[in-house]
Amino acid sequence: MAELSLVSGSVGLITLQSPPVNALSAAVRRGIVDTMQRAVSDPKVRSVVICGQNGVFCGGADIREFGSTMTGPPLVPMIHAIEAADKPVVAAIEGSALGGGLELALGCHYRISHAKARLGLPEVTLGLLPAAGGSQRLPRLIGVPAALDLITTGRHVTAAEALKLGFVDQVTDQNTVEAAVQFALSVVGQSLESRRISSLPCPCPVDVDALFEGVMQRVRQSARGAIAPVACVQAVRAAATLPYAQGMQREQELMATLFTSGQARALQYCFFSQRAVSRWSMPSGARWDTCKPKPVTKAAVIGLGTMGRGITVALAQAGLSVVAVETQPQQLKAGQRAVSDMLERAAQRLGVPSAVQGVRYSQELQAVADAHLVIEAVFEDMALKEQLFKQLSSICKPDTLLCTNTSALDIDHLASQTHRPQQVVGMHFFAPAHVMKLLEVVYGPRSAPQAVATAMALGKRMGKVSVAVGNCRGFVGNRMLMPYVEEALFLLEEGATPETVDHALEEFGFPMGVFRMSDLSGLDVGWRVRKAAGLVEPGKMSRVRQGRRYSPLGDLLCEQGRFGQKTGQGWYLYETPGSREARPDPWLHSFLEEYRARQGLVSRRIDSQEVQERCLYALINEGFNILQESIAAGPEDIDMIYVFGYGWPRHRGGPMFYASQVGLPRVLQRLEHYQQLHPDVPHLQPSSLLWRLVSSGSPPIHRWREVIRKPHSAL
Ligand SMILES: CCCCCCCCCCCCCC(=O)CC(=O)SCCNC(=O)CCNC(=O)[C@H](O)C(C)(C)COP(=O)(O)OP(=O)(O)OC[C@H]1O[C@@H](n2cnc3c(N)ncnc32)[C@H](O)[C@@H]1OP(=O)(O)O
Ligand SMILES: NC(=O)C1=CN([C@@H]2O[C@H](COP(=O)(O)OP(=O)(O)OC[C@H]3O[C@@H](n4cnc5c(N)ncnc54)[C@H](O)[C@@H]3O)[C@@H](O)[C@H]2O)C=CC1
Repeated sequence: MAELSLVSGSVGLITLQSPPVNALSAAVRRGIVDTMQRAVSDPKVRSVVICGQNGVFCGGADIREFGSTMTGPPLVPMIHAIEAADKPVVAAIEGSALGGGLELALGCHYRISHAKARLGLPEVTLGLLPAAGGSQRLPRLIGVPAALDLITTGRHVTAAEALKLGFVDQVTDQNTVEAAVQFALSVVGQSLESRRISSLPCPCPVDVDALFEGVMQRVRQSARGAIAPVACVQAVRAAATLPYAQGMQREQELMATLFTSGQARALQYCFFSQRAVSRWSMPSGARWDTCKPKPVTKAAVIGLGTMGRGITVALAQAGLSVVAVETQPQQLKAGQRAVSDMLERAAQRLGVPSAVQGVRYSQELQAVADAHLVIEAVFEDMALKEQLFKQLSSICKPDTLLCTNTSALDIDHLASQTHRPQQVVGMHFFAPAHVMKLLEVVYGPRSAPQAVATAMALGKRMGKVSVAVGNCRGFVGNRMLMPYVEEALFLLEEGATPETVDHALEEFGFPMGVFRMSDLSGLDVGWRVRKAAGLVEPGKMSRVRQGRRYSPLGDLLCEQGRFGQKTGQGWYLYETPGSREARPDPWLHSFLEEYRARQGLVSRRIDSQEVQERCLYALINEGFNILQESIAAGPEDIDMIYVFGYGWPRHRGGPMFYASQVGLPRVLQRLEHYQQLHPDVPHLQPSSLLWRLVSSGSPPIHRWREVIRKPHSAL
């Protein structure tokens, strides 16, 4: 909806009204068309201001409408009519002007912005391009290089940057609508010719072909298979090389391809899922809207290693006062230096005061006594953590929340070491903890809903995408990773190389294949976990352990001291320990050949399809088991964990969304196929939930929960 009122005697004020972000729904577009027509034809109105209610100009097209047949007036002619008006039209931008919202503002003759507003064309992040003239108007206004940057990245800019780039005319820290009304009064009668952006020539660099070739190469490289950034470059190229009307036609053609693509659907699913996971629920029925988090201002971190340092930085940057406890004096010193450096650098980058003063350091556990919340990040060793939780239980105040950053250990067992099992939850961060957006909040059977609410709220304060999950070995993310990694090892046994496996996974869109990733994290990490699980038999080559197929390849590498990047050798070779460029290692290839010969394994050619199907479908299958067991409340939770924590390509929506796009019958059929070939691999046995979904007619992903909840006997 949009409302027209007359202010200051002669200004027609059009207010967009569609909470929460005044998205351009069919009703809003109808309202704009109607109010503009009235304003233009009303002789009392001499100029027009467009603003949004509740301090938000406009969050763009209504993304929810993209899934159904679009009705109502289309955006492009609506914006053209505004631009063509013979009375000055001023956009009063508060809060956000994003996507179609900014395109609407670009159709106005002037733009006045509040200093705190954010502006941008984020369509690319939704698998689209600015197809309401944005890709044609912005380059005409601010030049090709700046427009390419904004349109291909989708980044939001501040009003100050928008002013500098030239797409707002004035920035105010006062009442924006009043400033815009005054401005509108002042420009009555002035010529509007030069204010109609579509009529301006596009300022073009001399060697336009070279510019676009360079940009296209860079964009293709960083897009990891996403098609929208490429289409965005093509659309801006049209602005630079074609007359406006032809450029608009090209914009529409490109948009038509993107609009119906699976990638756009995946990215829009991610947009809503990212928001949906904050509305958590537990199998007990406890929910986000019935539990109030406890206030937390003082936090403690125990262990200043890789994870403890990042967690300390994230907490301090969120404004908490933090005490960091580390028993090893050397580690304490190194940790303190690393934390201070990270905080100083971030403060410089963001132009804000440093949070260094907010952190205290100690070697004594007693220092955590007055914290509201403690996060333990010591070695992954159950005996050590048990001991620590016993101590914390007696040192901390009774209502202090005790959290662990364990990657896979039993939260409930740790809780049982304390006098307050209801106050124990997992807060599983991802390395580097101050950078990675994901936080798994793990509740055990005795965790209080309020403890979960508090950890989720703290995650939000730290800027994380927090997902609440149940307690099991590896929780959601690491549990699903196990079959993925195991399949990759089996593929090596059968004839693949780390290079062929990684290539197939990188082709799928992961930033790094599984072997490059393992080299980066350190092969010793998984080795320690397998030792603790009683799976490692030093020097032995047996390929069946604990009653199922096992590959000792990773253990054999570790026995040789090959721990990955840190030792300069792992699945790949590195120039020096610590260097990052992975090179194929002839030693490893001979080692694999020798291994296969000793095991009597016949090497065969393995193609990308098999790599992708076996690694990814095994991982997805575990996801179905997780849903079946209610460890994750819904497929969106799993998908956001994989997108934000494990580099799953966002334009593929996450593993469960990907399965829905491939088609559940197809995933089931391929798992059955591989299971027949490898009957000793339990993780290839299709999950009973996958069976149930397929026999329920493979409903769309937003209806899976209905099948999950249905008792088996009802099918
Ligand atoms: C055969 C085919 C022919 C094809 C031809 C195709 C023709 C189609 C023509 C269409 C041309 C359209 C071109 C165009 O205009 C494209 C766009 O505009 S796409 C949208 C671009 N906008 C964005 O990406 C902005 C998205 N929103 C945000 O970034 C944030 O929400 C915002 C910064 C605005 C506010 O942040 P915050 O205060 O933190 O609130 P939330 O993010 O939590 O949001 C609150 C609530 O609002 C929902 N929401 C936000 N934006 C939108 C939106 N644009 N549409 C719908 N809903 C939106 C959000 O989901 C939250 O609700 P939940 O219920 O929690 O999910
Ligand atoms: N490294 C990673 O990528 C991730 C690790 N994790 C988990 O985080 C935890 C920590 O892992 P990292 O930081 O990698 O280990 P790390 O080895 O880098 O650091 C552990 C630190 O804890 C200190 N420490 C040990 N006992 C202590 C005690 N009683 N009191 C205080 N400090 C003590 C050690 O001196 C060391 O500095 C583990 O549970 C791990 O599984 C979770 C997510 C990712």
